[in-house]
Amino acid sequence: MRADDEPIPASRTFAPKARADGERLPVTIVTGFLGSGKTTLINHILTNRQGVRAAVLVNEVGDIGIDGDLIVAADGGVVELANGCICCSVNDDLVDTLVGILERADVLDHLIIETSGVSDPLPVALTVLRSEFRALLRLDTIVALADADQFSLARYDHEAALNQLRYADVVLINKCDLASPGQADAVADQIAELNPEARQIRACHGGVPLPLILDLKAGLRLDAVLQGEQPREPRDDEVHGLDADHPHHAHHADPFSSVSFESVEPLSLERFQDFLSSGRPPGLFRAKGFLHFTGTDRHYLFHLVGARFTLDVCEPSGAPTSRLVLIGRDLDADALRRRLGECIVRAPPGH
Ligand SMILES: Nc1nc2c(ncn2[C@@H]2O[C@H](COP(=O)(O)OP(=O)(O)OP(=O)(O)O)[C@@H](O)[C@H]2O)c(=O)[nH]1
Repeated sequence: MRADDEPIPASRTFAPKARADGERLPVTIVTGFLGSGKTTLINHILTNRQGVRAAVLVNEVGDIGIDGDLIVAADGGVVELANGCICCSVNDDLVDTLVGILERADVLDHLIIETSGVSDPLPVALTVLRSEFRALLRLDTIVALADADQFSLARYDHEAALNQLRYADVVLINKCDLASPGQADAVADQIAELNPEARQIRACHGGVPLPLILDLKAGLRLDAVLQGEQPREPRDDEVHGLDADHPHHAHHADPFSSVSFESVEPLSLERFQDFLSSGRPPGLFRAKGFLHFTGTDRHYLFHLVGARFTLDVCEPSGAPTSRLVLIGRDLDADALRRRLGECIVRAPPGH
């Protein structure tokens, strides 16, 4: 870990560009549990931003980037931070990425950071507040999403997931189209207990008026958390991560892991449906990716969140292949890959 007062290494020449208005670049952290609608909200922001040039930094679980292909064009570009857990890479990858973004801060109006669904936003916020960035970045707001349909404190029995709600300035209770008003009220009450100061907004598909989430100059919760401390390096107990395959994460004893699956050969839609109805391990909570089936040139975008899934035709991004990231508790990676491998329709030898 790099200590907070340790300067950016000399090997990395740091030449931030001043912004025309002389103001610091505002940063919005978008956090929330797996599948709660973070990417959907960011697409809503980018589509409705009215001339605001935003850069988006996305951190994802797993070693295949999917979100980069799901985020609509951002003027300021989309930067993906590979593999899972900003909190572990916070000291190097995130700092380096922020340095790169600041080098083009003169053409940016806003920076949006999407944490992964199991990352703690606190180490990310502390990194934005580091002394080297203090004159350049302004932590504006931490927005957390909660899925009104799937929210469950039992599922959130995960320190990082709880911290997403605890440190939020604004909580978006999303997917209200899938939940009854009573269900949404119950979610709202539980969140109010965790974080009585956060403003709550109910939404469908992240569709909120942007002035309610951008440029609030909030950062309120974090001030309370820091209680006057200087921004500092995150402690080990604030670091929670993901991905059993990832060596950083062994010490976190995190029950979540991710499994990636890729195939250039097409899948059988029927076998994939069988997998969904009877072959899916109980701990699997989230899956997303692109799928290609036999007998069609179409590409499909697949999302699974809890018990719900969607399979929609989408614009092809490159050659038709299947790539999927699956995330859950106590997943048996080999068994899951084998099960998905059985969905592949292999070309006969010689073809
Ligand atoms: N019905 C409904 N679906 C939604 C809503 N918001 C998002 N979704 C769907 O929920 C799924 C997950 O949404 P994402 O925006 O990818 O969620 P995310 O939080 O970025 O997911 P991860 O980054 O994987 O944790 C997608 O299929 C979305 O289309 C909503 O308000 N209503």
